[in-house]
Amino acid sequence: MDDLPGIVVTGVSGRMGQMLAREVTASGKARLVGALERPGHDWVGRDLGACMGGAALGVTVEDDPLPAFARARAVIDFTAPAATVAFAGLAAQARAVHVIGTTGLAPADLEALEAASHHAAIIRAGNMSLGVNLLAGLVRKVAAALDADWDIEVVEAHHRMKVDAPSGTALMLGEAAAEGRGIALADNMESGRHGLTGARAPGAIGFSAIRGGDIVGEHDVIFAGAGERLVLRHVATDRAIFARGALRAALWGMDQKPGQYDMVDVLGL
Ligand SMILES: NC(=O)C1=CN([C@@H]2O[C@H](COP(=O)(O)OP(=O)(O)OC[C@H]3O[C@@H](n4cnc5c(N)ncnc54)[C@H](O)[C@@H]3O)[C@@H](O)[C@H]2O)C=CC1
Ligand SMILES: O=C(O)C1=N[C@H](C(=O)O)C[C@H](O)C1
Repeated sequence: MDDLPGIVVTGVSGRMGQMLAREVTASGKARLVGALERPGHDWVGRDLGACMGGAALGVTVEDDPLPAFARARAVIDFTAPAATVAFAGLAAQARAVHVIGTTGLAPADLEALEAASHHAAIIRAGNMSLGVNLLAGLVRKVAAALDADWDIEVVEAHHRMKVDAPSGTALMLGEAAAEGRGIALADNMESGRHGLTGARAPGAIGFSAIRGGDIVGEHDVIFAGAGERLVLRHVATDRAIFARGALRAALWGMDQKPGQYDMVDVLGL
């Protein structure tokens, strides 16, 4: 057991943090050697298993990242942009693989990740599930096969607590569509329509977001043509799919050189 590679989970009290802690602990492929929460959180200083309502795990929740990262081969991080940028610098310092699921990162955040990736492997994806990464490949192919008379719309739905929009997955799918069509997403994105918007810009890729209840994550990519419509859909019903992908990425990353990677690299798609 002691020879299994050590993994630290950040944001461990969160929806994904708890799922990840369970996935790593149950995997038989890695050991949970650290569990982090933000300073002031009431789980800090307590046993993680007890905090999650189960048996003690012998892992105390901490709020100081660097000593935890120093004991780990990989850090799995589904938190928030500011925390993720800080963790990237510290994971690089500890030469630990940094698996990033956090979405809503701004361009300046991405620059900070690029700098950190010169020292350690970073694996980042807006969605770590097998299904969504396969879907992105299909979207790229369909967009390449259809001309710009087919309007592309990405519609996503998530739980009421989600703080960013469009979702990381929606942006991934939009990027795949733009790549397939040979255009830049940044120059063709239409989102947040409201009021007297005017007609849809020709060739635009549209984004709409639904927020409500406990929806885990649903994504439709609609290709709307004259007289017909093609809809490619992914529905997540269990966050375990993201945790499974993240653990796979962490284990894969341990054999990689410093640099930036995504789930297409991990899954060999
Ligand atoms: N890439 C993927 O496959 C997926 C990505 N996500 C993304 O993961 C992120 C987290 O999602 P949820 O777990 O639903 O959110 P959540 O709000 O339930 O959990 C986030 C956790 O991070 C903690 N945190 C924030 N700052 C911290 C810091 N400085 N140090 C330690 N902990 C800190 C919070 O206290 C909280 O417990 C979001 O950006 C979400 O979009 C979620 C699911 C799948
Ligand atoms: O916040 C979530 O919950 C999710 N976030 C990711 C995203 O922004 O796409 C992945 C998944 O859809 C769940």
